[in-house]
Amino acid sequence: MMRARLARRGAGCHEAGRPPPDPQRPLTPPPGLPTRKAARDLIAATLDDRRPLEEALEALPRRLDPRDRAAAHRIAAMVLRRLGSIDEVLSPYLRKEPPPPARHALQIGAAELLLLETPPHAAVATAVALAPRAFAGLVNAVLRKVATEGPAALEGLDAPRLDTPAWLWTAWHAAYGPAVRAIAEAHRGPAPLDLTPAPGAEPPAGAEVLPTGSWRLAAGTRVTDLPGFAEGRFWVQDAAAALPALLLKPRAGERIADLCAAPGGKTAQLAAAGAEVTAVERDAGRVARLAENLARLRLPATVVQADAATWTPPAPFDAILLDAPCTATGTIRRHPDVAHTKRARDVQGAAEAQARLLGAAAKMLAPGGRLVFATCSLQPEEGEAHLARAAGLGLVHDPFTAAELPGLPEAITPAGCLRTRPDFWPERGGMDGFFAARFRRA
Ligand SMILES: C[S@@+](CC[C@H](N)C(=O)[O-])C[C@H]1O[C@@H](n2cnc3c(N)ncnc32)[C@H](O)[C@@H]1O
Repeated sequence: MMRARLARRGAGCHEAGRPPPDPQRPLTPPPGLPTRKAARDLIAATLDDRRPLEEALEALPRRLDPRDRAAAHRIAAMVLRRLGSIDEVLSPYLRKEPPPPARHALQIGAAELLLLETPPHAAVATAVALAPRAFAGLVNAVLRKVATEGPAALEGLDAPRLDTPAWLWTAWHAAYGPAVRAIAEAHRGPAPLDLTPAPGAEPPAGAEVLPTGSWRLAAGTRVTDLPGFAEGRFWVQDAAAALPALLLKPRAGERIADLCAAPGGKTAQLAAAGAEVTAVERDAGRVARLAENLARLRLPATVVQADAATWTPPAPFDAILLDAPCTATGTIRRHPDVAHTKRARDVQGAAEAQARLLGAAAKMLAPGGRLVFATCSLQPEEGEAHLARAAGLGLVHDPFTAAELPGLPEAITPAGCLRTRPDFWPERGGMDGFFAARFRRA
């Protein structure tokens, strides 16, 4: 949020709420306005309504040109990624907090001027046209100032700190010490496209084959354009997200449950290893997506729509993968909205739901069976804290060793858990933050 304060350099700015004498709005809308309107809707959904960006993208009008949709997504993602810095640059020019529609027009304009290399006249004209009429003059005056003074102001900021919500910075500092800064740095750019290959598939041209077996392509690569997509030769999954299924060590013919399964990245890994997989997912829409993905990949699995916390399987499983729902704070580089839609109080609620699911999973396991519990959160309450709880459920911790994870020894903690962070593999483009631990049923 921008802080309301007296303008230090606010010459020429009108007070918010008072109609400006000359709104400077062109009679015909400037080109590119539909893109900015869509970007504003995405930002408003995320910041004002706390809705996930992906959900907001799906809610954009169907008639919107795909190029406008993609450009709106790019603008909104940049605003969300760099929100603290953008608000800090804007704040000296604002005597008081403008209402959300004007604030979002300013944020979009500033992001375009400072971070997206939009020509200044286009950035200012579209932001002015986007703003409510009463704020057009303010937006015009502020963005003209930002165009000239903003680059130097941006340069002097502590961007990693400003662009990380305070509660996350504090929690990550407590958990990871000075590495909090590297984690925040890793969130500043878009993430590469990571793929998990089907057995025997050949990587597409330009892909880097990572030591853990995933393929990595440049950020912005469209997966549907890659040869082999329609034939199901690979699926999209962050390199870190591919590790829990790898560490479960699925074997052909084993009965394995994938609890909380959609969209199915890990179900596919288990099925590709030849296991007899039962994929349990609660959400009907996500069950459909899971089924679609398995159909494209031509991989078999029994899909069950159920609440995994209460579902009773027909027989115990040899192994279980529980990729539990979480605050997803490990995925901020791919989903910058998470930094703004989640709150500190969400962590405890998520940890409690995970504990219920872990208790249910323990009961579904055959004696001696294996269980990998995973979350894509950087919060220890949703990771390491579950170790003590598992002991009370008849689960014996089975530590991972560095030898199980080629090229990534830094991801194995002294206690033998998996803990990946966005700042790992910095020269390769990082990875999502994940936690995983393996257990055996006593
Ligand atoms: C982190 S995502 C799983 C990602 C998935 N394992 C993959 O690799 O593609 C969590 C999923 O759990 C589902 N979910 C949440 N609570 C659940 C529950 N109690 N029972 C079953 N599924 C649940 C959500 O709908 C969501 O699809």
